[in-house]
Parts: sequence; structure tokens; C-alpha cells
Amino acid sequence: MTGGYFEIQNISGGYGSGRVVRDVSISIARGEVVCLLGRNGVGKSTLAKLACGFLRPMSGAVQLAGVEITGKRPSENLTLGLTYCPQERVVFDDLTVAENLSLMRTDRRLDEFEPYFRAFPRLSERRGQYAGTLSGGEKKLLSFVRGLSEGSAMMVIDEPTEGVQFENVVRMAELMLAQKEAGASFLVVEQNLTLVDRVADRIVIMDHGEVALSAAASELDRQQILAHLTV
Ligand SMILES: Nc1ncnc2c1ncn2[C@@H]1O[C@H](COP(=O)(O)OP(=O)(O)OP(=O)(O)O)[C@@H](O)[C@H]1O
Repeated sequence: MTGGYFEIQNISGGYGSGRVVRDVSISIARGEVVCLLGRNGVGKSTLAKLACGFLRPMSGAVQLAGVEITGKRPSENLTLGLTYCPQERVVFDDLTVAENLSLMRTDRRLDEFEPYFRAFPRLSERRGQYAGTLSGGEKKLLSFVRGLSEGSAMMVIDEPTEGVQFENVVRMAELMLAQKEAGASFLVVEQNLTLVDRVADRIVIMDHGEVALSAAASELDRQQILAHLTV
């Protein structure tokens, strides 16, 4: 145990007997944002799933606030303060935008979502619209707001900006930074350097299922990052 708030320790795993992630360790402190980058197919999403209980690791351990959570179900992890937002948009198409959000609250009130509606007027305008009719980028925003509004101390978010336009990516960054200020920690799988530049304290780059590079964001320039992302 190295003292991080969220500790991924020597995790290996994948699908069936196929090993995709090999011996990956990442330690995230309270209030730290770590961005996980890498080319397509190197195992970033698989690592996120292994860390959050959607896949059972072949070996290694995961700890949250000093508590071992390896192999716990995602629903158990949520009660312990770990939110996982998968890459696939998690919205219910046959519920309205408002219903998708109010589902998160036992009293069904929408008041607490007002800051998110102010940040994303498109969502506000579409409150009464079925989520199934939203564009891909709008669904990603809705999914992001659902995840962030869980208010967990640790959030693992997989490619939140896919299909989201620039100004909304900037607002996503601002909302994340506000939660970071309040003490939340993030592991963000991301290819969009607009978001990475704004939120990352540390950058971890994966290649072939392993950590190829881990450094403070301030120590890396764009060229070094891009060298790892281009084939
Ligand atoms: N459900 C699955 N069953 C079997 N193999 C899978 C499954 N999901 C992903 N893989 C394989 O695992 C490897 C890593 O995929 P993963 O989605 O973790 O990569 P990634 O780095 O997140 O890529 P991307 O940036 O394209 O999302 C790929 O070879 C992929 O084909």
C-alpha cells in the first residue's frame, strides 16, 4: 500500500483466458485527476472495468480509501464511493432527459441538477425530450451529468468527450475541476487533449496492456504525448 486514495495494484486481466491488461499499477491521491491515454485497443477500458468491478482481475488488487474492493460488484463499489461511467452511453432512451436525471434521486427532484443545466443549456432545453432522440454528443453529456451527480469521492470515467463539441468539453472540465476542489479524485480514460490539458494532474500512457509512461502533466508536452498516441 503506497497511500493513494484509489490504488490499482499489479492488476492483470481481460476476457476469458485472454490477458489484455498486464501488471498495471496506478495510485491516485485524494483530489487528484489522472488521465489514462493510449492508442485504440491498448487496454484502457479493460483496465477501467477491472478496477471498478465490471471484470474480475486474474491477479492484483484494488483499494479504495484503504479498503480492499477487488472483485466487489459495481453496485457495492458505488455505495463505498466509487462511480464508474462506461464508454458506452448510459442513458435510458425511453425516459426523458429529466427522468434520466431524477432517477438518481429518491425524491425525484431536479433542483440539484440546475448547475448542470446552466453548464449545458442544450440538456436544459431538452428536459422533456426522450433521451433516445438526443444526438450522440448530447447523450454523452447526459451520461456524464448522471455520473458526476452521484457525487462520489472517486470517479472512473471512460472517454466522456467522445462526440462532444469543444465548448461543452470545456464545461465538462470546469465541472470536474469544481468536484476536484471539493476533494474528489478522477481516473479519466481520454483521447481528447482539450480535456486532458485542463484537468490532468498526472498522465498515464498505456501500450500493449502495460503502463508505458506515468508523469506529472506539467512535465509532459504535447509532442511527447502525441508520440505515444500516433502509430
Ligand atoms: N468484451 C470483449 N471481449 C473480448 N475482447 C475484448 C472485449 N472488449 C475489448 N476486447 C479486446 O481487448 C483489447 C483492449 O480493448 P480496450 O477496449 O480495453 O482498449 P482501449 O484502449 O480502451 O481502446 P479504445 O481507445 O479503442 O476504446 C482489444 O483488443 C479489444 O478487442
